[in-house]
Amino acid sequence: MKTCVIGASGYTGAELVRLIQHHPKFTLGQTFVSEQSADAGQPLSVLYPALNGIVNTQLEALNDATLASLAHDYDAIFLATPHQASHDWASQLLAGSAKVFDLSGAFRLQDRQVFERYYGFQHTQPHALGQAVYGLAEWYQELIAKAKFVAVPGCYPTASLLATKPLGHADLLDPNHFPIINATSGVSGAGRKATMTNSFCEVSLQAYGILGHRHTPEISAYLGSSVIFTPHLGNFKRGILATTVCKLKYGVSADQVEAAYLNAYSSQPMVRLVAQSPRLDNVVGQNFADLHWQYSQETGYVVITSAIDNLLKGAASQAVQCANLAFGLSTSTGLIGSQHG
Ligand SMILES: NC(=O)C1=CN([C@@H]2O[C@H](COP(=O)(O)OP(=O)(O)OC[C@H]3O[C@@H](n4cnc5c(N)ncnc54)[C@H](OP(=O)(O)O)[C@@H]3O)[C@@H](O)[C@H]2O)C=CC1
Ligand SMILES: CC(=O)N[C@@H](CCC(=O)OP(=O)(O)O)C(=O)O
Repeated sequence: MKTCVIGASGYTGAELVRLIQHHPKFTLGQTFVSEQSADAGQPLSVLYPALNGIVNTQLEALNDATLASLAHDYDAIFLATPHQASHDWASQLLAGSAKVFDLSGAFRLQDRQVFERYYGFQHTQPHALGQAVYGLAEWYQELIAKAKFVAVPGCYPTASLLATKPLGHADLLDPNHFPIINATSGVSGAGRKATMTNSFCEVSLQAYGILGHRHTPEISAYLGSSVIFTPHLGNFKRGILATTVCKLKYGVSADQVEAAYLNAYSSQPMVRLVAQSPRLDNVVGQNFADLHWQYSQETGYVVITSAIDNLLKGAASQAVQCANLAFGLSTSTGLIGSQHG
């Protein structure tokens, strides 16, 4: 399958390029940045020297004429671009035979009013939105397999939904208690653009987006339950650790909790159910999600810890899982064994 990456100079785009380069069935075509990008014409390996000798693609400025042709020139198009760019371009990219995988948040929420409240701009692409399938790869495989357009989940929602959906699916959650999700992300979650908040001397462990982060409606929509989600910025580069507390229905047994997670993930190669609460070092640079839970039948509370690399399972490798599924391949094709660096 011939693929291209738009937004290839970004943190998630560069990871996508690396994964595609190693993929047995996907071939990398062009890599794009915005029309006015200062990086247009640069080899990607100049921005990411670790890719020297691995990837020899040159970044191209994307203009409207090129954009119109991509939908016909490629089998798969990955959008690793800001929400507004993805929002503006998806319809044109969907006009041909190509399948489109969008890593932004532009098409994850079906409620356009909620979208506008959290993303700060009007959603004017209802047709594309209607075609979008949510790319939580372990949960929506049948829909993804038939999809032409996949909205790849955000990093925090990936860690949060992988942790909670087994309990929701098994109807074990006490409806009178919102799941409480506290997650800490490395600074790469904010993207490659330098700002004061992600400047080395400014970053310190801190909660943010309290009671108002745009991932709250995304998590709630796909869990089917309201949640209290609080992100934290951690002073490290990569990785997300989410610690979730859920109150279960009265009388739920430990065996029922165990069965919920085994039923959900025992046949899912990219999710590892681990015996100890996961450390970020175990997943950074890896395409896996590590999950651990501990249940107190006495109190009815379960604590789930989930760990991912925000740029991989939280973005690029989940996008590749979705592309695998959409092209009839096994979800883990090209993803096990290809580590970062
Ligand atoms: N970082 C993370 O952990 C995750 C990020 N995401 C999402 O993935 C997307 C990319 O994120 P990330 O890689 O961190 O972002 P970066 O800021 O690191 O990269 C953004 C990329 O898009 C390009 N770009 C910016 N504006 C435009 C435009 N108008 N047209 C075309 N290209 C443009 C940038 O290059 P240039 O500006 O030079 O054109 C760059 O290549 C975002 O939507 C983000 O929300 C999803 C999951 C995880
Ligand atoms: C540390 C940090 O800033 N993280 C980003 C989440 C990045 C991400 O993955 O979310 P989207 O895919 O929805 O952009 C944030 O809190 O907005």
